[in-house]
Amino acid sequence: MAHLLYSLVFCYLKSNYGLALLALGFISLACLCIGRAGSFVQRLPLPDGHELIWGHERLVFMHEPGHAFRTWIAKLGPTFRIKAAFGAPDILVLSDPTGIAHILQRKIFDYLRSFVHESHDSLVLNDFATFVENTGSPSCELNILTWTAKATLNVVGRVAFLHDFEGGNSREAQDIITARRAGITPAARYAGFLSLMLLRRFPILNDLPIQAIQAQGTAKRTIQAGVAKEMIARNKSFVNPGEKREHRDLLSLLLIASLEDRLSADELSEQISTFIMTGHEATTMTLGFTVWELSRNQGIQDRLREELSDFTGEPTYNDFQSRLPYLDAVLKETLRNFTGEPTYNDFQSRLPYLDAVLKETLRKYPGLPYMERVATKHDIIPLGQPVKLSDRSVTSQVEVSPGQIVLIPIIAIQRLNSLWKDAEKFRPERWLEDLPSEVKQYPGWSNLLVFSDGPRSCVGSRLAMFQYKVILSGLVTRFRFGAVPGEVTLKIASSIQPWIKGHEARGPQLPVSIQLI
Ligand code: HEM
Repeated sequence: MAHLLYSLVFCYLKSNYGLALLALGFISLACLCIGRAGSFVQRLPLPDGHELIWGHERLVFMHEPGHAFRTWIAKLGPTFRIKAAFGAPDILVLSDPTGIAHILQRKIFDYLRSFVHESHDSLVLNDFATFVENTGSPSCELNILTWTAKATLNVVGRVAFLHDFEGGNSREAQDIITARRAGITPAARYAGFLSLMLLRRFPILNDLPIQAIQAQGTAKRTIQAGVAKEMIARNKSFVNPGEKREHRDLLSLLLIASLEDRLSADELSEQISTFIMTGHEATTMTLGFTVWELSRNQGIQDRLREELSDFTGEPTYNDFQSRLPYLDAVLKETLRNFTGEPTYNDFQSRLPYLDAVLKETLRKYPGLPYMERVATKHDIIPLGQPVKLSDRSVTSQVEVSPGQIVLIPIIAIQRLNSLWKDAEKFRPERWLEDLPSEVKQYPGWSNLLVFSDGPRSCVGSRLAMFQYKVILSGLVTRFRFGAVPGEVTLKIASSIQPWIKGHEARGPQLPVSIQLI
């Protein structure tokens, strides 16, 4: 029966999106009536203000990322439920550190880890300097994201795939960046939200030719049809499964896995596009947000520049490595045994303020603002802070059934005033002080959830932090950044994206003024 209904909806979708929506709304209403009464999660506190079709999800979408969750956490505590769109079962929202640690650290690790390889980005820095010089004026304005995208793509190409994206200027690099930008704008619009809600409720819609849905995959398809094919063809003959130890880059490891039939051709292509996309997207945004914050906080920018100039003078990537022997040793240790646990706190001992700027950016602008997990079996999630149920009893655990969606509102947790005191302020100094004890209860690298935690945490976090530090050091010692008028609003299009109010059509923007030092 449900199948028949979906087929009908498909016909509508092909011809009329509005009618199809109505039909899906109808099905959802039917689902709403059937509901999931009686589950434990239904006894958790529920914020006011949900709508019949949208539940609370439209409210979440309409405000700045994290805003709705922060309001609800302040009112109901860290554990509650919200109504999902289209009559899907209620979503468990979990900001409780004990519960989060339970969820993120239970799964068995089964992801192929990558090796980091040598990288050079002086090419990109020089390219940037030439760009600024060529403007012919002492200072110019630029959307810094256009440049950080090129820089990070260049690093990921060289580090993971032995591929030269020519400082992000090659045709294929430009194709990837353009495709990604083309995918972001529709995803952040209302139609994008609508598509996401429909997809979550009716995953079968994934293959339909709806622009806001398909736009998400444009960059992936661009990579798979272009550079991924090229990389595979060019490198396949160089790898030899018998000499695994000689091959330390990710591409060779993937190719060996494919030659040994541990990875299908499709999986190989998926892995390459996933690593290229995830490997440059979040770091692009993190670096962009840092530069933007520095442009508005000259004191912080000066302090950082001072720390770096005491240390490096005029650094290139290679200088950076040779002048930081300990940092270099940590990197080499990482190369030698990637599955070991090189401590990134080691970075702190040498450049503590740079480290603090990185952490403060990741706290305020987590690339992935919300993280979702779906329970695959019945489970009991322990809580640090008890929650009051609808029958007024108090509990320190939440029972979940298979299929239950659990949402961890990372950006809300990392911007909660009750945790951080002055959460909206960009203040790297907080990382040089003792963190509040409530913050220390959270799992994750430096008590942040920005890279997730546990076995499925970000496999690229070490590379991300290393390339961030290298690139930012180069930028801050060679350029001065200044503020440009314009109000930035944040939206979510799979990752967190900045828009300038009134200039949304230009896509994600973080404009700053730049001066050569
Ligand atoms: C600042 C930069 C970065 C941030 C904030 C970030 C954040 C994250 C987060 C939160 C996850 C977990 C997602 C989830 O479970 O739903 C993740 C997973 C992942 N990240 Fe990153 N990431 C960054 C950079 C990178 C880089 C540079 C690479 C690769 C070169 C990378 C590759 C991956 C991969 C492959 C996964 C999936 C891991 C798995 O499912 O086991 N990331 N990242």
